[in-house]
Amino acid sequence: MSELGDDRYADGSLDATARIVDAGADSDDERVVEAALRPKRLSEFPGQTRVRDQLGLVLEAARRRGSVPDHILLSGPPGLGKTTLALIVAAELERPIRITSGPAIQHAGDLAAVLSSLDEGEVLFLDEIHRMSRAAEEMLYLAMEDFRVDVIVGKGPGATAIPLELSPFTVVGATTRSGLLPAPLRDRFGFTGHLDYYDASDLTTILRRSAGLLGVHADEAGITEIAGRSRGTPRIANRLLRRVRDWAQVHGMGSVDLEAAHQALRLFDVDDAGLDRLDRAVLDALCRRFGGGPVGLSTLAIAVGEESDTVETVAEPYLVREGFMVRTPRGRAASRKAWTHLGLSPPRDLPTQDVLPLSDGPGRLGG
Ligand SMILES: Nc1ncnc2c1ncn2[C@@H]1O[C@H](COP(=O)(O)OP(=O)(O)OP(=O)(O)O)[C@@H](O)[C@H]1O
Repeated sequence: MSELGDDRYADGSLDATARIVDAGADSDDERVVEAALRPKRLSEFPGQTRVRDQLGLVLEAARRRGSVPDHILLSGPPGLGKTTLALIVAAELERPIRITSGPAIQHAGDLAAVLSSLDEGEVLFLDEIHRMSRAAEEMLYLAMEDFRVDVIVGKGPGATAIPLELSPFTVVGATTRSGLLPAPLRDRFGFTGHLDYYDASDLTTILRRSAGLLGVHADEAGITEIAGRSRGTPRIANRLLRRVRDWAQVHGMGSVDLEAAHQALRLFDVDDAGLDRLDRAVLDALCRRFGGGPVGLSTLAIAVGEESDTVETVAEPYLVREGFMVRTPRGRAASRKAWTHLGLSPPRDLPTQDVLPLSDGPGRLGG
């Protein structure tokens, strides 16, 4: 995640791309490698076909009109490509991008400073936009709609609002919790794209490309194994690829193959269903400590020693989607599949069919 001041310019230049890729191949720094592996253009971006096509249309139409495109909101679980798409938006528009995040904007003045320094057509990427302060959010509505902010000078009865005109710009907001965005802010986005987990075939495409960029030899069986255990998430797929590469270089023949994938994934606690330690801890607590639930989110989070937010945004969406966990009005419950996966016998009264997905996103249910 980038903080205020970490500005990058997406000029699409091939030289810049090549340099980043070289750096990534030799580096172990997660951020450097992530940057190296990001696709730079929509045409290179595998998966998320619907969002990609819709976004492509919005950008192309704006380009033909010679105008600034509508503001864009990207939502979805971590590691699915929201930041990557924001950088691609700027690259496709051939405009610079300014990167900041909700937590970095705690005062309206922080936002005013960023907005007033944007050039015409610039892309402003606001990561974790749901974590902005209320005052900054209110300033953002006005800025997005009218390209204007009111700067308040002075305090108390003598305070005056001085309107400041802004150059037209495009906000790309990213959030893992779209349900937490206030409606007036959500409504200011002309296009909203929801990113979903990737299927195995898209992940194999991503992994093949990443192996090429990292200069690692990887066979189909190795790639397929990693793809199937990556929780539908490119960030995890790329990370596992690097760990399997490590195993292959230390214990194997240097090539990412099935044996290397099996051994490395076992070492790093990734099970056959792709669940990691946190996923299994959540299911384990649900089944063993709470008899299958339902149990409130905060109680569950305490039981696994994690923040509620981490359980809700990182573990839960995938567990729900894969049918290991269900969300009920009274909290989270383990499904029959979860009991079986942990090698436990489900309680006799557990319904054979797990119904329930009651909410349309994280944050709606109590807990
Ligand atoms: N469609 C894709 N093709 C290839 N690589 C991808 C794709 N989507 C994501 N990645 C890779 O996964 C990593 C994480 O992507 P990114 O930072 O864009 O995710 P994010 O949704 O912004 O995550 P967060 O919510 O944590 O900020 C990056 O290295 C990126 O290259």
